[in-house]
Amino acid sequence: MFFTYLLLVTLGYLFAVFYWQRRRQQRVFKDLGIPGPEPNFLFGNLIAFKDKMMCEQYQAWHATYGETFGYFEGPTPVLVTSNADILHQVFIKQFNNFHARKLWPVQVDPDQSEEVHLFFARGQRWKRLRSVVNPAFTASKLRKMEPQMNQSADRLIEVLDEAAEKSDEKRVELCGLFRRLTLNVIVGCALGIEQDAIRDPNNGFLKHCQGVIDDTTEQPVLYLFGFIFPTLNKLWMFLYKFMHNIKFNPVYWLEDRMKEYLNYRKKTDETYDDLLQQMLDARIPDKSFHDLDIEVKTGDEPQLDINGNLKKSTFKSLTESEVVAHSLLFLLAGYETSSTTLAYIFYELATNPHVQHALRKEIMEAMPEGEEPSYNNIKDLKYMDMVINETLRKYPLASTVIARQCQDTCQVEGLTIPSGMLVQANVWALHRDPKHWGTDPEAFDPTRFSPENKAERHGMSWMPFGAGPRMCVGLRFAVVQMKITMCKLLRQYAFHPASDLHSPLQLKEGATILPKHGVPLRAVRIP
Ligand code: HEM
Repeated sequence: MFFTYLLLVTLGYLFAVFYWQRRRQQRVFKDLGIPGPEPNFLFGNLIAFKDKMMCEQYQAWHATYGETFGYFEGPTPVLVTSNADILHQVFIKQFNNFHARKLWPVQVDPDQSEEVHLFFARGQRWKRLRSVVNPAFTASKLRKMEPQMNQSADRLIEVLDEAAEKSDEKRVELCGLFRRLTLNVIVGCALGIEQDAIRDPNNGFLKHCQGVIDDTTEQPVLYLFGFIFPTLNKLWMFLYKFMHNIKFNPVYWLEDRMKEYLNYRKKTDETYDDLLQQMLDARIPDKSFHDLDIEVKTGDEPQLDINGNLKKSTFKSLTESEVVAHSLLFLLAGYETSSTTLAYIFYELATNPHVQHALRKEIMEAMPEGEEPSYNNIKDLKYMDMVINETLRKYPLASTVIARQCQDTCQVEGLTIPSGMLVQANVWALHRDPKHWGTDPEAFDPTRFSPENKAERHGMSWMPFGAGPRMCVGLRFAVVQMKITMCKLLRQYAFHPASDLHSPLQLKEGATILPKHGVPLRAVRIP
């Protein structure tokens, strides 16, 4: 009896300490005078996301609390804002104090793990990695990728023809087809691997990349625990790895293929000029990332060896594990984002025939019959730029990752942001703010991006690729690929809504925000 009593008192005491601490953590926004929903002591405000996508809930809170508000993921405070001046300070002006991304509750330590890549790295390590990757996306490199992009688009047309022939109304489902296209392009352009994911829906890379993306959308209980008790991150990570050793994990399949292929590339005499080669050239196999980061920190002035030759720059260097991690990153970052954007673009073109017509006219005039789209001639397709920009305004599909963590307590536009606090850009609200976009932000209107309209807007009113030094490194690659695909498809087909198209689109949240029921359209050959 005594021991039961003692146990109950101890448990009660521990619970009271936990509750008191939690409530103290959750007072931060009140103390700072920032409005927001009342948190539950255990979950914070996570329950609000049970039936709503994050972007929907953010818009609902925006309507109640205004452009800047705070909520809690368990004990973790997240400051959400669509105020363009605050965003400018956080993402650009004070970047040195906001260089880190938001971390997931179950993930490797970005400062300690060998496997960290550009997306999660921070501080010196991020600087070093970004300096290796940036040059892969210059104009001259993108020009070399054109043939691969054109070839893949030609293959897509063959598959589109076959699919359309099978149905009376010439129905094709574009989300799935574009995924096959963008995977083929990224595997070919970044890694130099010839695949036929476009013709073969069972292609290994395609299946396993999709497996990884689906895995992130399962939202297992482990993630919930991770949010509620973030300090136990090491335990959650251990359990995650343990569970994935029992259950097949598609990441391991992809990692194994990468390692096999890297070994082949290290031995072959063939010459390549792709992102992988750039990473292999930067590789310093016998050093750990700690060594490399220390060398970066202590200055990376050009150094001479004892023979007076320039030493390989340690600044632009990668470890062996980082090469593997980045090969995987590019597959995953480049594939779903671009394919889903293409699907949204074609949905808007099919439901806005006047826009489709104007765009086709621009393409036909810029590229006479038989001329292939190229880096040079797609540059002049200004209306196409406007269509892409307007699509990404309406559907900023990767907005949840546009967040930064404050390193040292600072002042931003009159707000005090304490060290460690997350600042999340509320991009769906920003892209619908009447202040920037007028009274009907749901309307699809590419002329919003005409030079005269654009000049009048705040520079931070549009940020589907993020902003500042950490914005999407694959932006130009994605735009070139999308433009080439659009030129090829629109020259040959007219697109109309299929009988089972849901319009307006219903959306769902996965790794990105995507059309819930796909984008089924009728693809009718232009005679
Ligand atoms: C339409 C297509 C795409 C969209 C909408 C998109 C969107 C984004 C966004 C919102 C971010 C976060 C930026 C920030 O935090 O400020 C990001 C980062 C990133 N994206 Fe993309 N992306 C696209 C295509 C690509 C492609 C094709 C690649 C690779 C070939 C890529 C590679 C990356 C990488 C590596 C990062 C991390 C950059 C860093 O932290 O330094 N993305 N992207």
